[in-house]
Amino acid sequence: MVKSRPHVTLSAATSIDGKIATVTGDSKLSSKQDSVRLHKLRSQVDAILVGKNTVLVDDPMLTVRHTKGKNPIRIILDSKGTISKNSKIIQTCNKIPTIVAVSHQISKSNLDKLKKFPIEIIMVGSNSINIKLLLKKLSDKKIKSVLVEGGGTVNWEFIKYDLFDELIITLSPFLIGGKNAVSLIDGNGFKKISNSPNLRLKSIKRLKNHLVLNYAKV
Ligand SMILES: NC(=O)C1=CN([C@@H]2O[C@H](COP(=O)(O)OP(=O)(O)OC[C@H]3O[C@@H](n4cnc5c(N)ncnc54)[C@H](O)[C@@H]3O)[C@@H](O)[C@H]2O)C=CC1
Ligand SMILES: Nc1nc(O)c(N)c(N[C@@H]2O[C@H](COP(=O)(O)O)[C@@H](O)[C@H]2O)n1
Repeated sequence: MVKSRPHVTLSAATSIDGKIATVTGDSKLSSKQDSVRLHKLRSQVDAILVGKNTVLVDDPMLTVRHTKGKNPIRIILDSKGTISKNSKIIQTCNKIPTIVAVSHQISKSNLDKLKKFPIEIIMVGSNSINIKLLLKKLSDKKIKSVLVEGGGTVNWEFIKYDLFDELIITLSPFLIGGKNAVSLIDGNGFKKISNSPNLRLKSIKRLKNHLVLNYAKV
């Protein structure tokens, strides 16, 4: 029987005050050592998933470069299909398998533009992307593990709908502040602590001044 969803790990580097980027979008929080750790983790999963804003702000590659290993499939949540053709993701989609998840909100012209690239388009959800349904479709494609690398809006969606199994946080030795800086989890947040998922601290790894915290959902 096909499992209804892949194993989902949320991963981020945060400042001590829980921010994943400054108000200007600077998110360079990892050390070289932590990047090697992250890339090892990337090489062990089937897919890596980020939101549209992360692509817009960071222009990431989402590949394995600081260690040897296979690149995971890249998945971008982009309801309206507005990802730039100049982004590194689109520029390299002929070499690295890439899925763009869109919703029925997408205009015909954006869909036609996306169809010109060698990517897979998955349409799920009427307004926003229906993550539960997306995970089911990924499972049907034999994708067994997904590493969610943010940003804060996407992280909240996975937590709100209880669609994750593990959380790996690199606590970086920085203080960012600013109420408009991006937090590990944005969105509306829970109203009560009792609504929060229960987490068990599985391990702590010290990488000089960075701490890698690995939590499992109880
Ligand atoms: N330090 C770290 O580990 C990381 C930091 N970042 C930072 O996070 C920031 C971006 O975070 P956010 O602005 O919160 O944007 P995001 O990257 O979470 O993207 C959110 C966007 O994704 C699209 N989307 C489509 N369907 C969605 C769904 N069902 N749920 C959620 N989003 C959906 C929407 O357009 C939404 O506005 C950047 O500044 C980036 O640098 C991003 C990844 C890792
Ligand atoms: N999920 C996560 N965990 C960490 O520990 C991180 N340092 C990051 N950084 C994010 O990775 C993206 C860059 O990827 P490439 O180096 O271009 O492949 C970028 O979105 C950073 O915010 N993420």
